[in-house]
Amino acid sequence: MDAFRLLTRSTKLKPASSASDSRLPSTGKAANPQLFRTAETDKLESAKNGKKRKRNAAVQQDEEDVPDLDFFGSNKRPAASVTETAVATEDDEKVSAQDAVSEDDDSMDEVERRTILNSHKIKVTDMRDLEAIQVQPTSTTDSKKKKKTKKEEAPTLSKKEQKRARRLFPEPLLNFKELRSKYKISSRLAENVAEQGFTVPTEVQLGTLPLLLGESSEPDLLVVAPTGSGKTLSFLIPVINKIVRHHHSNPDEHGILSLVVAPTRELASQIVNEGRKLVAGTGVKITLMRKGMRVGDDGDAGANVLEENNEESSGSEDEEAENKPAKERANIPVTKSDILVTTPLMLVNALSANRTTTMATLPLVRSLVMDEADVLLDPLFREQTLDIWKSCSHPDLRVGLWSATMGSNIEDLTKSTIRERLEDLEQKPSEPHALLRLVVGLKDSAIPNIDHKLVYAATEQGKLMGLRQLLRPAAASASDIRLRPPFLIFTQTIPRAVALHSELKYDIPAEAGGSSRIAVLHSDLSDGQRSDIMRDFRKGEIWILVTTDLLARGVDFRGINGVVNYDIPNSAAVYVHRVGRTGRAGREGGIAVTYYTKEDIPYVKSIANIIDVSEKLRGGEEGDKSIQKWLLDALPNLSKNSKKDMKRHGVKARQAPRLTDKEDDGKGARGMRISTKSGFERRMENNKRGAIEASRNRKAAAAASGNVSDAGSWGGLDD
Ligand SMILES: Nc1ncnc2c1ncn2[C@@H]1O[C@H](COP(=O)(O)OP(=O)(O)OP(=O)(O)O)[C@@H](O)[C@H]1O
Repeated sequence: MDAFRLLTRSTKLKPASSASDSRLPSTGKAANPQLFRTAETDKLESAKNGKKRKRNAAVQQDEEDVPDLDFFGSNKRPAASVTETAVATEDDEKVSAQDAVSEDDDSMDEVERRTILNSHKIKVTDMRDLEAIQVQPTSTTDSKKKKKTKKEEAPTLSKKEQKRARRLFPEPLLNFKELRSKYKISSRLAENVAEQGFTVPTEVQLGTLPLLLGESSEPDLLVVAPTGSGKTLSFLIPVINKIVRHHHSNPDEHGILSLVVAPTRELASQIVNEGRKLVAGTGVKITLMRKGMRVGDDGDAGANVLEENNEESSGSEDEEAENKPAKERANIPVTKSDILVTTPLMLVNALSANRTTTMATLPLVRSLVMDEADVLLDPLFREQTLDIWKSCSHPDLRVGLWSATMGSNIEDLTKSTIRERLEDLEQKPSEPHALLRLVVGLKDSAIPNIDHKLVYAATEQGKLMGLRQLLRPAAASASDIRLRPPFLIFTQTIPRAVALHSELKYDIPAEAGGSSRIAVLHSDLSDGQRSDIMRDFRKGEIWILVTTDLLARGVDFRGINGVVNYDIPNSAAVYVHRVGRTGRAGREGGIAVTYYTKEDIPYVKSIANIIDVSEKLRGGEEGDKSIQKWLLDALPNLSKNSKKDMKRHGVKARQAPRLTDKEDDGKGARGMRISTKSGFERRMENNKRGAIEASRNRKAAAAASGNVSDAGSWGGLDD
């Protein structure tokens, strides 16, 4: 079934060229998941890997048997093609100095490590004070360098020298086999990773896994890496491996050993599902925190346990168990889980009996992972997140902060919290460790493998018309944007998402599935409704999902073809995350459409800048750019205060609660109403509604006074 053809209601539509089709994220043909690489490093890595990658053969195989509607099909086959810059020709290979590298030689000197890390745009920095760096070497790979830096030099170092002193070039992970052969992870865990069909590590995996699995003391880690670049796997593998080791060395100590905190229930649930695939057969249990779950002391040497109602590796979706009636859940025996995945509020409530007691501690937790750390440490969640951090009282706790965006204030907060925590600890850590920062690509930038369209729609009506053109592009020759389902549409508020959904739901032709193909998802829905919609969207039954920023972060729908910012995002960071729902794992062909109106003009520059940087990262001709210099120059800059205000509240005019036709009292927010109906049509409808209401009231009054014998037979007003 061609979803696009059905949506266009056209049989005459020219078939899209196979070239553009083959680039769609929904076709499941992931290119090499790496975003940055050069031919030179490709050769070096191939030599180090001991074999050349057979990319072309794998790509050819990928092109066969692509099902029409397999939007989110799992990517079992290893991604094997690479970006154009990476395609090394035979000639290149002949002249490469790296060919001299023996296939058996898997050690790397610093030049090789630098070459590989630089070409993948990976930058590792020691975040500690210079004195601390000089006193405590953290990595064997950098010990030579550290020895050279004398302690007494610290005060005289220039800024540049300090930067250089902090810079690290750790050994990169070249392939997933090294996880077992070099880093000695649990064999079962290695098999589980292999089963997912991943062979080429993404940049963030290439950089972080050796740091977290290596022999040097495990660092605290701050990671900024692009959306969809596989951060989940990067933090789950080390966490699971650490627990497997712990089980071996401390067979009697059970309880929550690792905490993963994520800002939304959807993301937490997804992490658990990813985790379940990795823990199968390892003896490690991973659990999603749910309302009413007990996290407390079981009287067993201070161990923390929680009510656990799922088998360690049962099913990929946990919603069923989660939605069991309370009575049934009360009968579930209390068991122990090793990894707890939670949203901040849910855990804080569990640890403090809904804020009625002081926070209980989690004394066994050795790893605290904060996914989307910048939002977890943003004022909205900060207090809860810091409370959780402080409740992890083990002296050897390690923290990992992961996101695609990270302000410098988050780095400062991390440093100060680590310092304060160390000062407060009764028992000192068993060994010193570093705080490292790893950045992939340019900090706070959007992924370079998607097309950005910034569209001026002048008014709210203009946006709606533009969106309808996307749904029925055959009707609009003017639009050069062809967005195929599945895609996400983001609005600023829940009422706007609801209103937009009701406006669009009859736009899908019945032969394409009608209104069931479009849904709205927001936090006012029940947990069960949210899970159902997520499931149906993943299965490809829902094609278009209207939502709020609830789904802006972390959520991984592999085959999403595009993202529509119906309302502009509140900040540049939100833009990066929203558009990052497409182009996952290096998939090409995703589109991000952002509409803006007259009211939005003051806020557009930061988004235009993000697009500009992303297009620069991608390379290509100046003329191909969607953001021209004149536009960047013409757009106004926003003051710091206005930025803050926008981040908190969004575009003011869109905050008005009355946005649907039904609720509209005719005052205010007119320009922001989501509707294609004219004022006259709306007045007529209101009059009609009023007449029906009045007639009903008359009828009810008459029935009450016994004057109407056939109250049920009246047919209402004629149309
Ligand atoms: N090495 C790999 N090769 C191919 N695909 C991979 C690889 N690692 C992870 N993936 C896939 O990439 C997708 C994105 O991964 P993930 O959700 O972890 O991204 P992320 O970096 O956390 O993104 P976000 O910042 O949006 O949260 C997932 O579907 C995952 O299965």
